[in-house]
Amino acid sequence: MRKPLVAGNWKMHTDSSQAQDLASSIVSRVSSVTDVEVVLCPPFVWLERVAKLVEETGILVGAQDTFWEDWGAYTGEISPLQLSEMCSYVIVGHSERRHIIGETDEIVARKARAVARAGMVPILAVGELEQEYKEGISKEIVSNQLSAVLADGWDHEIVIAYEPVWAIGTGLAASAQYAQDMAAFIREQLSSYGLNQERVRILYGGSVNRGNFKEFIEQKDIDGALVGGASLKAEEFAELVMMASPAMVD
Ligand SMILES: O=C[C@H](O)COP(=O)(O)O
Repeated sequence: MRKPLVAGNWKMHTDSSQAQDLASSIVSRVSSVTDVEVVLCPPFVWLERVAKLVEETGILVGAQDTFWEDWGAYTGEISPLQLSEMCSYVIVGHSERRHIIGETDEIVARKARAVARAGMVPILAVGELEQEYKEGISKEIVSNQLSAVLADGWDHEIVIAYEPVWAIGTGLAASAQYAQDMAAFIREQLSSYGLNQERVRILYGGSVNRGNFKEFIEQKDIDGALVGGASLKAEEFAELVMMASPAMVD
């Protein structure tokens, strides 16, 4: 059985004391939940602080991005090897990086490989824009995004976060049925690249909150969530973790 995973992407939110308070409050609420993997992804500058706070709690830390080279003259960039001292996961290919910063599929693929090489697990974010959704080409878009990373062969752990861009931060989540259809499609694609698709966790992301998460986590191919806005509220984030816990649902 795949262990559910709930990851909080804090994006470019929190000052130092907010980050400290948020992480402490999450620790006190969820560290007793052992059947869900909980990953906090704060901004780079608070990674070390948050990593210390969650030490020995079972909660893990992830970065929101990385550079693809290990070392060198790359002003302003952060190496996957530096991150690996405190992170277990790194998000790559988030739509805000693809569409605001202009990251291409090739860049995302390099980053995913660099994360795996450094011994961490990439959370590969994929998903279509609103226009692409309206044109009915979501599967084609997601298939291309997956192919860029997986087509040359992949033999590391990976987590896929399916995030329709039109659902991110809009309060308009996809329907659970649509997210399930896309997750099932992603699983088929994984299998076509020779991955043991039964073992890869697929998360849904896009306006997840305490009111809609239950429906998503009940879907056969959805193993958790990549949460933005709701991950900044300790109480709500903790509720999402509880909802993902098989022990608490039974
Ligand atoms: O990484 C998280 C996603 O972009 C979802 O963000 P959101 O929950 O604020 O819609």
